[in-house]
Amino acid sequence: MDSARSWLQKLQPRDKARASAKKKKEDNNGGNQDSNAAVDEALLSSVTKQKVAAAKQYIENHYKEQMKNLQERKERRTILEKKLADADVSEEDQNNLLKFLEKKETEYMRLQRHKMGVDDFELLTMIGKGAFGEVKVCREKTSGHVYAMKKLKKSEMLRRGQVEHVKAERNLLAEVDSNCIVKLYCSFQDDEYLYLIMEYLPGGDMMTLLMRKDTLTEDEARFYVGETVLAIESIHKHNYIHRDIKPDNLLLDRYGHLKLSDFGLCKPLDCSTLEEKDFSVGQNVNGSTQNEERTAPKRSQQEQLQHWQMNRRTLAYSTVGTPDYIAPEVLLKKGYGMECDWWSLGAIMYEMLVGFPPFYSDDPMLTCRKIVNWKTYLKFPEEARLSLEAKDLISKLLCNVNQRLGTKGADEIKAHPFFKGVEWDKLYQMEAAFIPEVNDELDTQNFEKFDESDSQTQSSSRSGPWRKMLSSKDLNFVGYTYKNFEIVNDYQVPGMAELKKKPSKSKRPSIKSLFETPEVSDTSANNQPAQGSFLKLLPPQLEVSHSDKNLPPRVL
Ligand SMILES: Nc1ncnc2c1ncn2[C@@H]1O[C@H](COP(=O)(O)OP(=O)(O)OP(=O)(O)O)[C@@H](O)[C@H]1O
Repeated sequence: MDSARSWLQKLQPRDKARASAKKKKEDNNGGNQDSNAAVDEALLSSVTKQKVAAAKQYIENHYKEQMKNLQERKERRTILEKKLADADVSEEDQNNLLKFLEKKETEYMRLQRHKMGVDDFELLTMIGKGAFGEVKVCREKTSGHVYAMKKLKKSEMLRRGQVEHVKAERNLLAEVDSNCIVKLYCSFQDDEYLYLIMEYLPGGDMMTLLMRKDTLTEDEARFYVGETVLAIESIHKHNYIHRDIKPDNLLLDRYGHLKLSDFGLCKPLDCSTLEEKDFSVGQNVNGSTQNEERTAPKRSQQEQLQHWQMNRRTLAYSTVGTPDYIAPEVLLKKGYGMECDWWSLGAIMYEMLVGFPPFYSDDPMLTCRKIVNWKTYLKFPEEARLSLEAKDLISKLLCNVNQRLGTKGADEIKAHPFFKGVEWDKLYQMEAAFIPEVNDELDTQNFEKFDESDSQTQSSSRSGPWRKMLSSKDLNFVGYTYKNFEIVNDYQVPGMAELKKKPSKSKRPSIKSLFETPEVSDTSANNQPAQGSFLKLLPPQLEVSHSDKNLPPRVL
């Protein structure tokens, strides 16, 4: 059953190595030690073990973070000292500036300790709904910045055994810094929910785009499939497998460029009864698929497309989800690797050019059957006039793992004739195939309208055995909380890169010019330098909001 879920798996080579070392040690010891270990083992209840593991993780994270902060703080001071040396500043002013930096450092540390919570945000329009939660546009109250907030029910995570996967999602988003992946600003939790605060991508998702356009031209598809290749490549480089890449998870930014999202959650689909041999090529099919094949009227491409579109959203928001893009080896629990994401790419490309996914059926279980028996069911409708290159690429993605393009890396796919002429390193700088209409930062016109009264009710998570296991200090979710200071600052202080450049000797700024900025009030009455272009000397993390000089740096 697990294998049919849209889980993201982090490969853990180090853990594997540790496990095998442990096993070796155990093998060598034997005898008494074994029985002692067994007694020890029995004495430690699983709850205790869980607590120990959680505490260990907490302490490790804490000290790692402390060391990193200390190092960064030192670096900031060195940078400022260098800048001051270049800026022709008197010794007294230098001392004042350094004192000011220390004060900002203290504020920064206080802010790092600040626990983010849902109350820090004003919740606005709902833009997405999934099996485990919902996504809303929100505004951070202190800074006014707009983000997307994904809210996931802890009880649901526990009930469906998704704790590890939701952590994997958090880890991936925090770890992979790529313009093909949706950016995570912070994550936090309360008694009932986990929250991810992400960049808001106002261009909508690929599912909505495909529903609006029916099909794409090959040029349009080339652009989106190309960007998806880069996105998949970037997660694979970090040893992550997505397993559930589908149009709903391909989001479009303001300029129409694509970013991958939704790592780690899955919708359970019981495929334990699936067997490849049921429907092998040339044999008569049995069971319900045979019935479907016999009874279902043969649909034209247009009819199939209408049918698909009618069911699409219902499937997306259902607790079962759509299995249309999941690779056969994942469904069959055969063990799988990164290639499964390239299969999903093939299914998405097929849908872009044909209008519906290759193994579509009204019943998700039948779709699974068709997927595992893809040799029988993969067909291109005659009406869909695909180029030979497009058909060839799709066929080389929707095939056995051994033959699948991408098995030896993304370069195999990039080199396929369908992508002839694509300048891969310029793709994200090109004009997108469609530029979404976005009128302001809160515009949600590219998303489906949701009935806000559908918003998550709290009843189910408040009752039942899972409820007892929940608290904001829940061991299951230790380590979930996260703040991405660097991203936040990049986002909030556009142009910092230029400001960080060392001024040339001939154009040394005077101390006066460092403090000049009309919109900021002079605080020199408090014996502190006025906040003006002086702030440009401060490292970005310590930038202060211009709107309120008493505010600590604007971070999430
Ligand atoms: N950062 C974002 N910016 C804009 N829209 C988003 C963002 N994240 C999610 N969405 C919207 O919300 C929808 C659901 O998001 P997502 O797939 O992450 O939720 P989920 O609960 O994990 O869903 P699933 O049931 O597919 O696992 C997306 O298809 C997209 O339309």
